[in-house]
Amino acid sequence: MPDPAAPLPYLVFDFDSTFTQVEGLDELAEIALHGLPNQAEVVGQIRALTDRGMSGELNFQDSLAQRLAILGAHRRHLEPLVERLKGKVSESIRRNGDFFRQFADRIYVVSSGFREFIEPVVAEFGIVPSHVLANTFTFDADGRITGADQTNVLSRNGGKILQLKALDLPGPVYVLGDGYTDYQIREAGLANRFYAYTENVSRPSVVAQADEVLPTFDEFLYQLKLPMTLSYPKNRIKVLLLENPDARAAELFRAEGYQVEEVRGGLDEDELIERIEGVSILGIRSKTQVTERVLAAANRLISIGAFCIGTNQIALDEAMSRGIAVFNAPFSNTRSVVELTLGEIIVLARRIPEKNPKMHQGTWDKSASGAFEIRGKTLGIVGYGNIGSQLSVVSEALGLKVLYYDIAEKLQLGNAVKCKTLEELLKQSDIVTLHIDGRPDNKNFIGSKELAQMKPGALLLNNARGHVVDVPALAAALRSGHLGGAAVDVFPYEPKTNDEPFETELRGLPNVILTPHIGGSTAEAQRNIAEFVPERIMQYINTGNTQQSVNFPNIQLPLQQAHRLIHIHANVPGVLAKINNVLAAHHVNILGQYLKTNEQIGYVITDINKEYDQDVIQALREVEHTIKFRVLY
Ligand SMILES: NC(=O)c1ccc[n+]([C@@H]2O[C@H](COP(=O)([O-])OP(=O)(O)OC[C@H]3O[C@@H](n4cnc5c(N)ncnc54)[C@H](O)[C@@H]3O)[C@@H](O)[C@H]2O)c1
Ligand SMILES: O=C(O)CC[C@@H](O)C(=O)O
Repeated sequence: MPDPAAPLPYLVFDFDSTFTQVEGLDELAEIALHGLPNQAEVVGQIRALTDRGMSGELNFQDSLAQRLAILGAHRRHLEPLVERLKGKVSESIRRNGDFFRQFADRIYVVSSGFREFIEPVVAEFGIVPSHVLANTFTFDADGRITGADQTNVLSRNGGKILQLKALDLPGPVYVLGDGYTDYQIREAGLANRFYAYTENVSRPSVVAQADEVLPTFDEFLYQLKLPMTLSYPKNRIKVLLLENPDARAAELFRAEGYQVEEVRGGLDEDELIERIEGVSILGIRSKTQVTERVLAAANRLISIGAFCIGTNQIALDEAMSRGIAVFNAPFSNTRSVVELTLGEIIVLARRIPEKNPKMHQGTWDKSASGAFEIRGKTLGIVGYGNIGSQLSVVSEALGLKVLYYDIAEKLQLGNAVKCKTLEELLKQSDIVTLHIDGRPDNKNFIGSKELAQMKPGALLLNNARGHVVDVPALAAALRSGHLGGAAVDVFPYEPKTNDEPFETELRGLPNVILTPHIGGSTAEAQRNIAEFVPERIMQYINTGNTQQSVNFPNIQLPLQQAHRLIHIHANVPGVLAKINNVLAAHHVNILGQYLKTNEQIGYVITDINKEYDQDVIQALREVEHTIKFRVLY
């Protein structure tokens, strides 16, 4: 709150493209020319003139006169225009409407636009007509708009300067606007600061002159420590996206108002440590290792999004103990992996990896040697989770007999038969496919002993994680002819970018399909993932909802009732009682409280009523064993 001894400076707002997202005259032209064949052309001309005037390329008076001359508008178009503009108030101004109503006596709208449409729009924000300084239209006897009242100073070049001089405000003045004429007020010495307002349009020539750039009005309120609707300006939330997730992910984060930085490939540990400072949301895929060292350097990290299924590349427990919630996309690419696996089974059974290159070299090798139908064969699925169980259903439809092995008790689908041991599965299967997760214990899960237990001529597929198979042992089993073929999509070491060469003992072996970790790389899967993960993260940030987090206690919260306090603490006895003691001591009324814990942390959400003083927040931050605390307004 501003100190009463030093009241809020006078805030001079531009209207077009600042208070509203659009230019009033452009909208008026669209309405007036609606249905006419030349509408698009004339609106385009008006927009071009607006832009040239705003960037300082054309003097204001000429830009206005030329626009009005081609407008063709009538008094009856003003009412629909006002309705349209009311729906196009800038988002951050709309959400901080209470601020405008509270400080309306310190706020002026000074615009080269027209009073006829500005006054009714800003009135909803408590701004009275005497604080609106704008042009006025002239009309002919039939109500057609003929121009701007030339006696109004705002119709002239340098009009805003003349207007500010006439206003002679008795205190510091801050100007917020997107146009050159707004900056000129400061240049003329009539304002103490000029804020380039870029929420709707960003003009390089204007930004270059600004004391500060405001991507949203929240940023202004935050800088001046004024009351605001959000707890933190979204434009300050930095997102770092690695490994090229679908473009939709960046688009969604940007639409939320976050700053997004993208790095096409992966980063190694040291590179990531250098980049992670100040980042609030980190987006990765399977390659980037988010180690304890990385997390120690991550001073602002709130959440990590794994744009994939696997999360073994993230130090999940360390993230949890630092209050960083991790989300993944647990089934967005499941179907893609199933389809690839099925295709590979058929292709390996027909020894296509050998026949295809020969054909390209001009060799016609027509023979049935080593080729078999998959109908009636036994498929052993190791890991009967989302992928394994879906593969089970689709494989049975193709006539395969399915065996499965999983360390967890799983629902048996269709006619699939559960094996009690891995050995039981390996000994009976013509084809073995791995769909276990990448937990560290699964390193070399399939080694020479397990390979020896497989049937002679059997096929092995690994579309799970590289380290679960001992690759030299697999290469030996293929070379010796014990195995009839293999398909491998994942490797213990995978190149960071497409420019890095790829090495493996499996290169050049007969009947082996090698793919560059593309099991989930389909347009459908990548798009699904790029929508699913940002959605989870934004829900977490905006509401505290941790549903489907892979390392946080999962809470699905009801709609926020008032202020929401989000408290993450070490799971030791008595923390909830301490939180509630603080609230009771400050006479804060609890509207709802939700707690969930796991072995390491407690996650408690408390909805409280509107009235509380800032000391409560400080006292809650100081509760012993607090890991992270934030307030949602
Ligand atoms: N190639 C790709 O592009 C690609 C795409 C998606 C997923 N994946 C990987 O596929 C794997 C499976 O994905 P999912 O979505 O089905 O995972 P999931 O978590 O649903 O299923 C994994 C299953 O493996 C079981 N399991 C774990 N360790 C085991 C062991 N030692 N023995 C027997 N069972 C064990 C678990 O109990 C679980 O049922 C993961 O490793 C994932 O990272 C790869
Ligand atoms: O796209 C990736 O990097 C990983 C795909 C896959 O391994 C997953 O875990 O979902």
